[in-house]
Amino acid sequence: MVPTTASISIAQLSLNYRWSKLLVWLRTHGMKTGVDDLLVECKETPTAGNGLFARKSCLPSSLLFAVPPQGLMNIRTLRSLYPTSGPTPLTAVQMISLHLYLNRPRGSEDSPDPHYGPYISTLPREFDSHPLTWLVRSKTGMESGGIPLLDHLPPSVLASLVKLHDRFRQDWAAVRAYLQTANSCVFSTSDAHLDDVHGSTSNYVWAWLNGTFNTRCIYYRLKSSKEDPNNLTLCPILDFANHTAKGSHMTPVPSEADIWNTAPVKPIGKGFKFVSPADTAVQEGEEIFLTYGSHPNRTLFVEYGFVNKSSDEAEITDGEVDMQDLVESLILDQKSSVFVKSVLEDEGYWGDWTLYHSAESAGPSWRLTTALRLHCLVVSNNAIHDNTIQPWRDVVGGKRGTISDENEIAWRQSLITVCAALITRAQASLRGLKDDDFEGCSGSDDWLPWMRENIRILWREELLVAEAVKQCTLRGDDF
Ligand SMILES: C[S@@+](CC[C@H](N)C(=O)[O-])C[C@H]1O[C@@H](n2cnc3c(N)ncnc32)[C@H](O)[C@@H]1O
Repeated sequence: MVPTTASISIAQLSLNYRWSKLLVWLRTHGMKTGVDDLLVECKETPTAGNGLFARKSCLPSSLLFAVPPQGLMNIRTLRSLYPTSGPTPLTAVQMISLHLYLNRPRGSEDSPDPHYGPYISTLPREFDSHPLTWLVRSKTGMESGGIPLLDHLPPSVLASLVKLHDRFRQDWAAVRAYLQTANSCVFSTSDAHLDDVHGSTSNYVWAWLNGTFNTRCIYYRLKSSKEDPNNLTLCPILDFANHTAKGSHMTPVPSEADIWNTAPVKPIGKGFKFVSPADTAVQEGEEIFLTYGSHPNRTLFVEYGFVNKSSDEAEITDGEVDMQDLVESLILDQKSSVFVKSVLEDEGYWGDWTLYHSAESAGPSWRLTTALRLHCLVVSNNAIHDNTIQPWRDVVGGKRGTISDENEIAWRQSLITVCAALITRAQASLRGLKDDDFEGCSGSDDWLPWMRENIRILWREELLVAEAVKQCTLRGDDF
């Protein structure tokens, strides 16, 4: 059935309007948008905001669209707009977020930006459901229906969110310093925001969430070093693609700079091309996904504001849990804690201790095993001396497989202890989150029930991964 205007939602109508203005703008930058050149369109999805859908059926590996370099927003395409230097050079994230911050659309209006306005107008209008927004608002005394949810997050998730917040604060400080020193007449539009501290911080959260790898930016080779953090860009059209963890997905065509591992010859690169899934044909009207990376749910939640849902809730096949707080207290409870901590720090093994669970296996990460081996060796020797840990160094250096049979039994027992603690904590948290009565979390925001369910999924993942690892350890599996 061809949808009538009456059956199309207001949101879809305004999306159609902004999409058509975006295409006009992209055409002025040289993009081909005919039916044979642009094989995707943007539509609302039931659960993930807007998404990209096939305009017509296409064979595997078909070119879906090509965005010219002038249509991208990155440190090179923005540079001429920010010629004045600030106290420190702006990073790509800072420059992109600064530009968005200065040109955020007000209410339902279009963005005032004469350069990227039609593109910025297609970005999400708010990130109220994003956990970073809750944390920023809680710290600045602003309201958000999400603030009470912060008390219900697993500790490892909250710790990751706090780290993200630290990055946000550093970038916000750099952008504010830039705005204060750079020529103010260039930034006249920002004056109103800057006078209102709360308003300006809220605007910057919106800009920052759009302008980092979180949510919308993508890797784009601009610099001679492959690892340079400024290799990123906003890319219109592509940024409507939702994530799939395991399903078929489109892929970027590697650029010459990627292939030859050098900076692009043209400073702004040659733009981006995307091809449809290589493993399957796409049918007209089907949603086309991207894979944001093989991130654990903790990362998806903190950085992107959603989690992968397992098709079968009882069976989480790909899970990862960060054990930092529990293992840290296990180690720090002992007299030897200062010594163990300093050795692990010196050798680069402090923290990032995880449990994993996949369809094939479950177990502790090598980093966790290594930390537990040292902890148990030092506790059993009751000696805090560098000589006594040579067998541990030999295991780390690959000269021997284990420290001793006793040490193997001891660290596995410690692993069972921390798994049991995690299981008890997750069960108690899930009991507390069972009903609709998440304590103090009964706001009117329509995304709240969805977010409560996401938090339950995070706890369920902790529970199932810890149970699986405990069972494998009790069974005597080799890790
Ligand atoms: C690159 S944007 C994708 C387009 C976005 N849905 C929109 O409306 O503009 C990434 C954001 O989309 C949402 N998203 C992407 N994949 C999702 C998924 N599988 N489930 C739920 N939300 C998803 C998240 O809010 C994420 O931060």
